[in-house]
Amino acid sequence: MNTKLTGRQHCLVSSSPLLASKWQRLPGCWSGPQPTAVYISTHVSQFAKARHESPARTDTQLAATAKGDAPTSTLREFGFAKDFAERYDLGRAIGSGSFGTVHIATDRATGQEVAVKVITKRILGGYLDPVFVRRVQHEVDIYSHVGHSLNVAYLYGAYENAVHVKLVMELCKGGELWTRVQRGKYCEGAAAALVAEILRTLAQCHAKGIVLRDVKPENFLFLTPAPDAPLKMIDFGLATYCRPGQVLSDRAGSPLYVAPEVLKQSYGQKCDVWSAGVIAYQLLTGRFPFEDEDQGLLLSSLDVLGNGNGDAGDSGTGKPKKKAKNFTNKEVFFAILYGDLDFVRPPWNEISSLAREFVSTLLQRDPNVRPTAAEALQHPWIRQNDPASASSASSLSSCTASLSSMEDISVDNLVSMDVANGPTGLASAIARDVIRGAGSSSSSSSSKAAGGNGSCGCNGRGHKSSSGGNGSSSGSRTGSRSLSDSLVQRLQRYGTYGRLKQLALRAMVGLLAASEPERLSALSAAFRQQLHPPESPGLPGAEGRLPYGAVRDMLLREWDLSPTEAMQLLAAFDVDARGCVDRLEWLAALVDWREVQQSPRWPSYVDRVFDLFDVSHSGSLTRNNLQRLLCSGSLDHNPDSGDGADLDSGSGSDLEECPFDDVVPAALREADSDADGAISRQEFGEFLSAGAAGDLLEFYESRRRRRRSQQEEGGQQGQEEEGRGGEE
Ligand SMILES: Nc1ncnc2c1ncn2[C@@H]1O[C@H](COP(=O)(O)OP(=O)(O)OP(=O)(O)O)[C@@H](O)[C@H]1O
Repeated sequence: MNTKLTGRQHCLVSSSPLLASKWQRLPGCWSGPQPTAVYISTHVSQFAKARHESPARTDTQLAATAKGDAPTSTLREFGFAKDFAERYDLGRAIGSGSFGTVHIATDRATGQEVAVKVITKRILGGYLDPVFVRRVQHEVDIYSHVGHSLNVAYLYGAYENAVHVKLVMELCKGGELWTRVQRGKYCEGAAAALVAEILRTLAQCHAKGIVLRDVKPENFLFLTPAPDAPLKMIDFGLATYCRPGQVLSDRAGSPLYVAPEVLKQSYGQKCDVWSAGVIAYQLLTGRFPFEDEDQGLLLSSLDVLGNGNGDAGDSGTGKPKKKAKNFTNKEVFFAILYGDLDFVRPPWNEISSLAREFVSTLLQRDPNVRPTAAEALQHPWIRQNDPASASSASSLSSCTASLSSMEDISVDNLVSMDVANGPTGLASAIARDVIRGAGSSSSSSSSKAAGGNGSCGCNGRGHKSSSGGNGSSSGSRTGSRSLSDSLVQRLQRYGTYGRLKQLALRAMVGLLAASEPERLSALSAAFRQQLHPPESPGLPGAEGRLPYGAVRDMLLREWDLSPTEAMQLLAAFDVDARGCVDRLEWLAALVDWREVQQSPRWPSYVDRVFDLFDVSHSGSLTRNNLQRLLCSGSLDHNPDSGDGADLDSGSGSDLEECPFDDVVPAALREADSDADGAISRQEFGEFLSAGAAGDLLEFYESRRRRRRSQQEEGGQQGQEEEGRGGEE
């Protein structure tokens, strides 16, 4: 089938060997609002894999799937909340894809606007189509997993009624990256900053064993219309679990961005890096990188967007419009597999050799020599142009070794700052740069790439500084990795751990408090000082907790976050919805667990937390076990905790009202690696240790508000000198 590529790219998915020679255009996948299942997977060769990917199905169904039988479903509903209509007013449609239509909606209680993806349920024989079930579960699962990152649109909740599933998300008002790509090429600095944001999103997901498989400009939205607005990933419909080294074979993706190895049905995480390379090429040139051998033509934006999109064609070239040519899937796939990549024709003559080298590195057809997302972030072109990279110039490779010692100093300094400054507490202590050059190899890397970024008719986006700046970054002067700089990064990373791991680390904080109090003393002291702010001295139940509003205000004051983003960061900490931030959980987010893991006490901590969780002493954590654990508040009675007074139970013990129903299957799926329905002690240890080495803080945006601009606004030049003194 020759499907013409005439517009924005919708996804294609196929795993059937019968379709090995070509991709099947799936009904509804290319255009139109009709939701349809676009995920065809018969490639479930092992029972464990089936279990991993379809937790809602029974073992018999999974076994049948593993044998190659057609999957069946006995699900009539997902178990999502039903009260969407009571909570939200659904407004106009703002977008549509192959899977659903996206509307604006308003939260009736708060007036907050959100985006709602409305997906029509697909029913087969009275039950939900299992393929549809899998796609929705994947999307919700992965959204909730990585949605605490500021690089991802936050998922507030999933709802359903008899006809629809509704996913309520953070509303991104700045339009698609796709739209800006169409307007023309970006100047190098802006392109590099955007590519860095995309790569960071990829690196975060890859560190968690998630491959996205649909990295394309349409799936990145700007939060606001501002030129330097944050970029957020949406749409995890094709994402799946894939650990480093694992090989997938389902053909999934969007034709112009799909990696060659996906077409060959043998791929892993690096397929996303290829797609990021295509985007980088587009941002720099305004066209696609592939040459169509038969036609000898470049696949340009003009060619693939030509129909009905006359503006796209000339992007930045100033040349008269050409007659559009539509390419077929077959032509595109051939070009991706075998065509020349053009790095010669204009505007490549105006682009720096560093940029060219970067893009060609990402577009290496052999995934074995292509860099990982984390490695690509280290490329000089990115590091020279991306303020966040510059601010973390104590390179990724060295940070594992250096973070621990720096963090120790952070903690010490937090104590001394608090002692010296009286009851200003955590907010003020963190808000200052308390690390004065600790471990700093201050980077003064240039913020301009060779080839320059001032002369190319930039597409309006300056450097988007993830540390809050809007040009040359304060980070470029700051080689240290202070707690103050990395607080928001730590909160994001902790948010993406998943509920079981968060609870385990929270329990472990109790153990640390008892046996190694020095690890926590400084953070605890700062926390205590924050506990009794003058404005809310008698806050009910505030013992061991921070008033939610105070923490939110601190974040908004000192970091470059929208109110929604601040809420998103704090969502993990208001465990019982009482309007307070849980202290143990807050500490669990700030502790450097890699350092603790390296200590000889780590195995015993893991064991003790496992024993604490294994309330029935069965030697494994079962679904019931986890349900009880997550919902009973038993964690809050940890006898080992040296901070007993702070371990107030808080949460109710009514299992029927457990707020974590939906996370139990997700927790099992993540930690139960042999898919036997329970988490053994060994699996628990592996689960807690996994990913820690690879999930680096640098993958997350620091959003540190730039001191210079702040103080310029406030006219406090003197303080600036004082504050900067130790950094340089
Ligand atoms: N959070 C959001 N805020 C604003 N607009 C959004 C949001 N999410 C989606 N949209 C808009 O709705 C469109 C469709 O959304 P999305 O890509 O998630 O749908 P889909 O059916 O899963 O698409 P696909 O065909 O790629 O699978 C997007 O292209 C975007 O324009």
